[in-house]
Amino acid sequence: MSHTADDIPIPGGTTDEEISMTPVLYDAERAERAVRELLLAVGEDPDRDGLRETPARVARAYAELFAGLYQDPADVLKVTFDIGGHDEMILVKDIEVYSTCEHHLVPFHGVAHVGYIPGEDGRVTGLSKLARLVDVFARRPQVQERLTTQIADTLVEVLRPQGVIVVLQCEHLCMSMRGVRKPGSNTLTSAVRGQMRDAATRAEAMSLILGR
Ligand SMILES: Nc1nc2c(ncn2[C@@H]2O[C@H](COP(=O)(O)OP(=O)(O)OP(=O)(O)O)[C@@H](O)[C@H]2O)c(=O)[nH]1
Ligand SMILES: [Zn+2]
Repeated sequence: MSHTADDIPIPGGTTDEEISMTPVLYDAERAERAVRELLLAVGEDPDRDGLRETPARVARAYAELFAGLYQDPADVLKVTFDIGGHDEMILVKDIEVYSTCEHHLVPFHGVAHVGYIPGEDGRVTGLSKLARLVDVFARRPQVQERLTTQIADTLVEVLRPQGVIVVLQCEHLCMSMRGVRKPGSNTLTSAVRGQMRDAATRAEAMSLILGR
């Protein structure tokens, strides 16, 4: 069975606009061929019963895992509201993150905390859009540092806020299930911009983030 890019749905996408973000560059047939090759390379029989549909399944799975490559992060933040002069921190904590380590193509997962202080115009974005922004960058081959920076820099560019803080805490399966084999270790990364760099503001944000 062969799947074209057109029949691969974008997760969470239901509107015409979201569906139009179907990954035009994604070559599902090429991905299928590559997975079949990989199975042969490890000495498996890709034509045995359990594996026959696997290359097509994996090709579909990769389309989903890397859907962020075909999405414009700025689109996610297009909807803004004027909520009447709220110039204090807005923080969404514990956003679940699943991404793919670009070194080994295995998952890293954990949580993201995203906070910002609205700009002078007092406009804010929808809370869910912060989580959508995390997903756009997480659904790409990634390293955790770049994922953290990209989320922060997009917020700065699009919302023009007074400050931004992004903190990610993830376990990398490339460190757990292979290689150094240290399950349970967590990597923390942060990106802090604008007024959020101010020592007191940063301390307040970190205590909100780390306080359980
Ligand atoms: N900085 C950074 N490193 C990462 C990330 N994900 C994986 N790595 C690391 O990338 C490195 C790749 O190292 P290499 O020596 O080229 O690859 P390797 O022989 O598979 O390394 P080991 O994982 O130590 O077995 C490893 O140290 C990984 O832990 C990430 O998000 N950020
Ligand atoms: Zn890795």
